Amino acid sequence: MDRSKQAIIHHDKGLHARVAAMIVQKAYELERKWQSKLYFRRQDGSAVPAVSLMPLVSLRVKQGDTLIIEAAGEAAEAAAAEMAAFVESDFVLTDASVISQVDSLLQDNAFTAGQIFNSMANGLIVTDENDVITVFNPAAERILGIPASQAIGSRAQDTILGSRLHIVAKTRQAELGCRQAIGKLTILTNRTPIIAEGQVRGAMAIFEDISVLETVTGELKAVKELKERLQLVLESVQDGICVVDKDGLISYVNPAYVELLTQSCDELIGQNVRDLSPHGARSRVIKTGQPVVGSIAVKTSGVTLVANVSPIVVDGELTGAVSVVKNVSEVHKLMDKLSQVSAKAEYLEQELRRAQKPGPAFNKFIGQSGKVREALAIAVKAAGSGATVLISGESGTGKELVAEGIHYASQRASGPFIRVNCAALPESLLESELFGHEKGAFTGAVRQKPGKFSLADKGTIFLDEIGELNKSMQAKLLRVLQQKEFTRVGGEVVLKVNVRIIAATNRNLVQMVAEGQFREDLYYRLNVIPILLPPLRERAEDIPLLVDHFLHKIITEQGKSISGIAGEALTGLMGYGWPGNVRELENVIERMVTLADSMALTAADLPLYLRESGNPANLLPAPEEQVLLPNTSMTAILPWVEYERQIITMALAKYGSFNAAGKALGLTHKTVAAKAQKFGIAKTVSWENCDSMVKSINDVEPC
Ligand SMILES: Nc1ncnc2c1ncn2[C@@H]1O[C@H](COP(=O)(O)OP(=O)(O)OP(=O)(O)O)[C@@H](O)[C@H]1O
Repeated sequence: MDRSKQAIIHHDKGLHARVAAMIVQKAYELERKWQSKLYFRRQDGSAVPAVSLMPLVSLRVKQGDTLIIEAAGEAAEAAAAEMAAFVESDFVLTDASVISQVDSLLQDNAFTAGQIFNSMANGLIVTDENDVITVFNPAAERILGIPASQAIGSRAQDTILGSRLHIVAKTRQAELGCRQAIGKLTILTNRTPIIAEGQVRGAMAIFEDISVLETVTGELKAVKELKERLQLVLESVQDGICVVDKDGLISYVNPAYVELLTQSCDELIGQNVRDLSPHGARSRVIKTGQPVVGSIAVKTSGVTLVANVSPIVVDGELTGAVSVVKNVSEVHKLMDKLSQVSAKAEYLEQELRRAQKPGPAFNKFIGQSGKVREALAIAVKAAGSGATVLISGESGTGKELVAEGIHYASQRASGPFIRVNCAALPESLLESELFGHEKGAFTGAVRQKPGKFSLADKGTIFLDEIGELNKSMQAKLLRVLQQKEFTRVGGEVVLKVNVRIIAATNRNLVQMVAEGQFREDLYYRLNVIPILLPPLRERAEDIPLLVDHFLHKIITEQGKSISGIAGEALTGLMGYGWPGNVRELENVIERMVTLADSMALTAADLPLYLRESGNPANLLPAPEEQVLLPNTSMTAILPWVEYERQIITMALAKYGSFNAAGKALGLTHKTVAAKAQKFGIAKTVSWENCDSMVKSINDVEPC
């Protein structure tokens, strides 16, 4: 049963602390007595328990105010009536035990307030109307680093740097949310005046250390900035980026991804890749936690995409996957473009190389045809390096001229250029020719002789007709190439040499290697920079240039007054096959100039074999044609050697090389070379030391 009663407060101080404490004390007594619960409330307020002191004080009931007493329980009415009578009484305490109970109740409640202040995490400072500190809780001690014993009783503005409590008390204006730096700490303070009954009783400050919060705020700001920057990067990259969470739900796609997939962002976000593509790279990554690189997917639009998918791991836990996607159709297009550009660059480079002037060292080499320019371009490059060069080409194509050019265009130009014709000497002599010999090493050697390799030190050695070397010489040459060392014939001392080797051949070395006639290892050692000189028949456009060059040279040498060559004669020269190449052409011009009677060379001046070779000049008479042939109609018989001399001269003039001349005469190239040497025929001189040679030449096979 609930009952309520009204009571008017008559006490002049209203329900102040002591009166309230007496009421609480009475409430305990009545609740026990009537087995009921008692409550107080103001007319428009909510009820507070009658046994709670502070809530009762908080009702701020003044003299004349009405207090409503409610009771609940068996004897609620009696309880409410008795409490109403007590509340309206004058609260005079006479009973000593009641007084003591009231005091201890007051003390208990005061103790509770102190505990609250001490337990507060926030700092609390209370000052009185004189700015003297009356409360200084442990949090204030900790934050400000000032012991309460020092603070309490002192003036706040003397003890606490920057205190504004006296100002707040004076202005009666609260200062809320003030940020203040104390040492390394940042403090957030609320200051309020304490006003009771219209009078300022002091001021209080409640503050907290927000340094950690500040740091966290700073970090949060940095993270926000980073996030924005990353967002910008993701939005502007060309690659498509898609992020899925650990359950496979798409949580982010960048604009490039949207464009690649031709689906809108809204359509994509929230879809589950496990449904879209259960065996796809993203599904596999969120299942296994392992990255997938280069996964290819062909979209229905025909676009081929390549994706790299990486797991996203946070604190060791898989939280999703990020997929970076490229459109390879674009890459293919770029690659096509790149290969086109490279092909063009390669072509232009070749053209540039062709257009490059070979330089003065190659001035002696006449020719403008593409093949010649290509060969000279390689020769120029070869000159810039110290690498071994192998020049191939038919006899008379100018191999020696190119070798000389390489030497004089190289850094070794101030060193010697030594020529050795490997076909011109028998094996026994060639070894001594190349490597030298010791005194008494073989019959007739009365003194030590340095070889061509020693002579060529710091320069270049040109080994012509390298294909004629026998196996034992090939092995010795290989040693020089590999170890840059050799020993003289009959000697034991190992000699070191600094020589650049340029070899030349008119033979097919590859075939010789295949047939076991030439060492493969030596071939590769020699063929570091291969240069191929084209035969004259493959570059007929160079013939007028060469004719002009040789005419000028020979006319000057012979002091003849010949003005030039007639068109039909030049046509005749251009229509011929030139098996002896430039050498043969040079010889023909020399012969025409020597024999010419007129001011200009005509078709009639061409040698008979040239006129007979099917070119337009073949109808013209050539009375002088027999002049150089052995004159069989003469009665006087010449010595055998004279016929020999004439035939060798003719054969070499016609064929240009020992090989070709030998073939025509049915002799070996060695025999032709030896005979040419014996008769002092030009071109064949490839060694200077003739002392020991005469005997050897006579020793070679008879013709
Ligand atoms: N392009 C050229 N320009 C001017 N002269 C040339 C040219 N080619 C060759 N000759 C001349 O032709 C002759 C033969 O040239 P070279 O001795 O260099 O030829 P080769 O290929 O070494 O012949 P072989 O294989 O017979 O030794 C030389 O007198 C050389 O000056």
